[in-house]
Amino acid sequence: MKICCIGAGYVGGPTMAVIALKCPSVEVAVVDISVKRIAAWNSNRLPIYEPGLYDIVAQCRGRNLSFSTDVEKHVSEADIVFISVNTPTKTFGLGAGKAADLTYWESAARTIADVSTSDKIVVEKSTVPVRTGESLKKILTHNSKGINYQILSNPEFLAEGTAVQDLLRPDRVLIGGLETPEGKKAAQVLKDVYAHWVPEDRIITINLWSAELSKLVANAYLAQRISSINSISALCEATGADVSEVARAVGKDSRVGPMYLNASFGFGGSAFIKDILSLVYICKCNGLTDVAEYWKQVLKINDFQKSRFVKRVISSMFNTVVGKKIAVLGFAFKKDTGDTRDTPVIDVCKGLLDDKATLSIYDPQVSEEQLIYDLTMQKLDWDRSSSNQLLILSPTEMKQVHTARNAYEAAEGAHGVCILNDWDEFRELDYRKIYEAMCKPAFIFDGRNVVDPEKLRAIGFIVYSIGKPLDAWVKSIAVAV
Ligand SMILES: NC(=O)c1ccc[n+]([C@@H]2O[C@H](COP(=O)([O-])OP(=O)(O)OC[C@H]3O[C@@H](n4cnc5c(N)ncnc54)[C@H](O)[C@@H]3O)[C@@H](O)[C@H]2O)c1
Ligand SMILES: O=c1ccn([C@@H]2O[C@H](COP(=O)(O)OP(=O)(O)O[C@H]3O[C@H](CO)[C@@H](O)[C@H](O)[C@H]3O)[C@@H](O)[C@H]2O)c(=O)[nH]1
Repeated sequence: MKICCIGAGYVGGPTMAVIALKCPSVEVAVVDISVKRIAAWNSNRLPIYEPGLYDIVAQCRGRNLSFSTDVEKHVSEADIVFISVNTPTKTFGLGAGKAADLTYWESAARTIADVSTSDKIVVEKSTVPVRTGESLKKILTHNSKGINYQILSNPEFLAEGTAVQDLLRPDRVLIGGLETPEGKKAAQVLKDVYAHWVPEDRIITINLWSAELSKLVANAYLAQRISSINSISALCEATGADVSEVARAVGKDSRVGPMYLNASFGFGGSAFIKDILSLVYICKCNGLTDVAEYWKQVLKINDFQKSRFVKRVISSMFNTVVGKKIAVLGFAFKKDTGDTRDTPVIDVCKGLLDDKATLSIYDPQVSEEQLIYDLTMQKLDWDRSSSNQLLILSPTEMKQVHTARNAYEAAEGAHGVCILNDWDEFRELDYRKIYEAMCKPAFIFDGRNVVDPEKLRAIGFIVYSIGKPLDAWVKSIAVAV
């Protein structure tokens, strides 16, 4: 059997590597239009940082796993074609800032239609709006040349940073297909691929539209949990309760469960924001305004939380950060990844730069080149009217941004340190050494509850931790909401 995956990104690469590992008799080709990405997949430095991935790629590459820019050849030879291209939020025109941009998806679908000469199972791996499978069928069968296409939805649930573990031991594999005999047969073929390593009771076959929608709903639910606990973090700060204790107490109820209850200064990443926007847009297109407003609130609380964090930083430091050096630890949207797409750190940086702070940013996996690119590119403001794009930093503001080679360099001479992602190394820093190298009073603003505030207070720091009881300094300062 031959499998081809269109899109060699954060999903296509790891997913296909694991299929190749677990199904040695299957030939897997991952194709992409990006020459640079494919070259990186064929090198010793993969285009994405993902723990454990390199070993699998190195084991399978050249055996039954290949990476190529020859999209036509591999698509035409394949029995199963996965579409795993990017489906970002539209930034222009109808549905800007809301709808999923299906440009890449359509181009992949058209390629399949153009080059196929044999029957194929076409699998939606990308996250797409519900009923996209219908459009896919139309594109493929418009001029089908007698070819039989079966369409399946097989959304991916891996999280970055734990992709390999998630793929090796998934909670579930979802296969959505049509309720026809051919549809059921196609679903069985894909099920047999996963059955090489996934227990049968974890492979769920459902209706095509349910599978497409389940992916958006799964992300919306996870993000909703974070926004819920983040909203409570604000109340904890106002009342002296501790959000970690509240989360533990609530999460112990087996009906609630403990996952995704870590309060933070806001969630980010390439998925949650764009998938909720897509869900909201679909609701609106179906006339469900109240339902759309309900889910939009998850994003509003996320924005509230990010801006609340920035206000805490500025107001604690005498309400002025002009010319003050602030160390920013962490730039990717979470630990164990170099991915900066929709990282919430950008919003904090922008907020501090608006108040004329000087930033020294360090992330173990984000290069200076990437950081500058992210900070200077235009960013969509989802909550404003269409075509509203903000240039994140002006050239003058860019002069206020520096990158550091490590956390100690970032904190040298700084007035404050913001901990903005949860890399393990940030837990283990020598905070006494950091304190000694900083201006006094020395502030730590922990946006992810990575450090023990009491230990840092004992060193001499003034500490703000999301949702934790405030120390006297922070408590005495009124913050505009
Ligand atoms: N990143 C994640 O953790 C994650 C997890 C689950 C689902 N998803 C979903 O999976 C999809 C892919 O996400 P990603 O993070 O891998 O995106 P990505 O941007 O990392 O990769 C997509 C790749 O597709 C390529 N591409 C675009 N159009 C193409 C075409 N016509 N022909 C060949 N290649 C083409 C791009 O060059 C790019 O390398 C998205 O729909 C996303 O929402 C992502
Ligand atoms: O308790 C928590 C858990 C996560 N986060 C933040 O939420 C964001 C997303 O984190 P995570 O879900 O771990 O990473 P993603 O790689 O974005 O994975 C999500 O998005 C993927 C793409 O759709 C899905 O496949 C995954 O199932 C889903 O978890 C990050 O900023 C995290 O720091 C919190 O603030 N608190």
